Amino acid sequence: MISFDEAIARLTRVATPLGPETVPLSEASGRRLAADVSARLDSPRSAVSAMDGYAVRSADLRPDTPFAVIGESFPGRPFGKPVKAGECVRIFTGAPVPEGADRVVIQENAARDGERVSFSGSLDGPAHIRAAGSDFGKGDTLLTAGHRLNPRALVAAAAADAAKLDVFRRADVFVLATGDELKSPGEARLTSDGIPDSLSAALIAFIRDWGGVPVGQAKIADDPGILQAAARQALEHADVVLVTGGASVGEKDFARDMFGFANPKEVFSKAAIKPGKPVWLSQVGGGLVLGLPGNPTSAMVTARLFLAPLLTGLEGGDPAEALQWQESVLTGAIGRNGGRETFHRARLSGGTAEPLGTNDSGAQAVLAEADLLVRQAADHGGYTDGETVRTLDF
Ligand SMILES: Nc1nc2c(c(=O)[nH]1)N[C@H]1C(S)=C(S)[C@@H](COP(=O)(O)OP(=O)(O)OC[C@H]3O[C@@H](n4cnc5c(N)ncnc54)[C@H](O)[C@@H]3O)O[C@H]1N2
Ligand code: MOO
Repeated sequence: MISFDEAIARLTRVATPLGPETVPLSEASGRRLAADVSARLDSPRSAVSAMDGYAVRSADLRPDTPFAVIGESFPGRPFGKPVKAGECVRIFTGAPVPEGADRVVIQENAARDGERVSFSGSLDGPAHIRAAGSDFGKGDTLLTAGHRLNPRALVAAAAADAAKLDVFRRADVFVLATGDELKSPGEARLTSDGIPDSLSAALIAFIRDWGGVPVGQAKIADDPGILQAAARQALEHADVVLVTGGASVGEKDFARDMFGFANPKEVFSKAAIKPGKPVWLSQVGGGLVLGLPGNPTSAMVTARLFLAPLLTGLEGGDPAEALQWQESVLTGAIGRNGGRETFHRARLSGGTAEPLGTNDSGAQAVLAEADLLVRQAADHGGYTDGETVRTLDF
């Protein structure tokens, strides 16, 4: 069986960007740029005032000597003529500074009397002028390919005068939950042997969180014919098919076989991890199929460990970005483990990681408390209270 790190290395080799698409700025938040964004104009476009006041020639400035106010400059409506000796122009923040003027005196230091104004106070302080191109110049690269756009980056993109952005396409993901026993939540108790499908809604939420697009879901019985038809349909609609259950060695564990008709190419099958050993990944046609074990804790842990980096890579990011291990202090102890690298569920408690103390891969209720995964190497002697451990947000 391969190690977790080897499984991630193999996943990284197939998690390559899906390709670009163009979206309007209003839909670009959260997306990753597929191309650099270069400024299409200077900013500011000309020298502009940083304050409300009067644009003057510094050489003329003397306390209490009146200037003639010859016009006004507003943002988007400049005063079109030059300022000459003894003249000034009423100016507002962001407005173009008229030719000839090299300083703005703030209005708090001005005494206006009809068409004349005189200035007092400190007259040799800052010029209150932003030079043309002082923020950025036409042609400057403001954002580089791969950058994940957040609202702050959208300011830079819009200021570059871009209406649309080239971003990487997000993976379309189809969720297939396998198992005769599965019923839609709300309907299980109406049957004698059904259990709620507790994974599909959670996985769809994870897909959205990690930059995928859920395009469909189905609950399918453990019948080879039905499974194959569902597999065929999911592959037609998605870049990634996420299958839960049927990953192990039981008589009705058909999850791999259901894709057999399409000549799958195994990326990995099983990893030496606990929980989640039966996790598998295959390339099928142009798409990928990630198989998660059916045990709910195993499915959620393997989704966090494998689906997050997979979607990150397909969307043009580095899969490693989705696996940012942190150091946390442990509150409580973790015992010796066996030959599988272990990912313990823990609560975030006052900034420390408090193990939830269950090893049951089938557990569901306790997941509501699980904020973190604590990573423990295989064949490790255990951790004591207060030790520093490696954790991942979960
Ligand atoms: N003889 C062996 N048995 C098992 C092995 C093994 O190596 N040898 N591996 C165990 C491990 S580890 C795991 S994990 C599970 C994985 O099982 P499967 O992926 O085949 O999952 P199923 O058998 O389909 O289901 C397991 C369990 O999970 C419940 N389940 C499945 N899907 C859902 C869902 N969407 N919502 C809620 N619960 C779900 C299902 O009812 C079962 O109880 O295999 C071990 N066995
Ligand atoms: O990997 Mo299973 O998830 O150990 O129960």
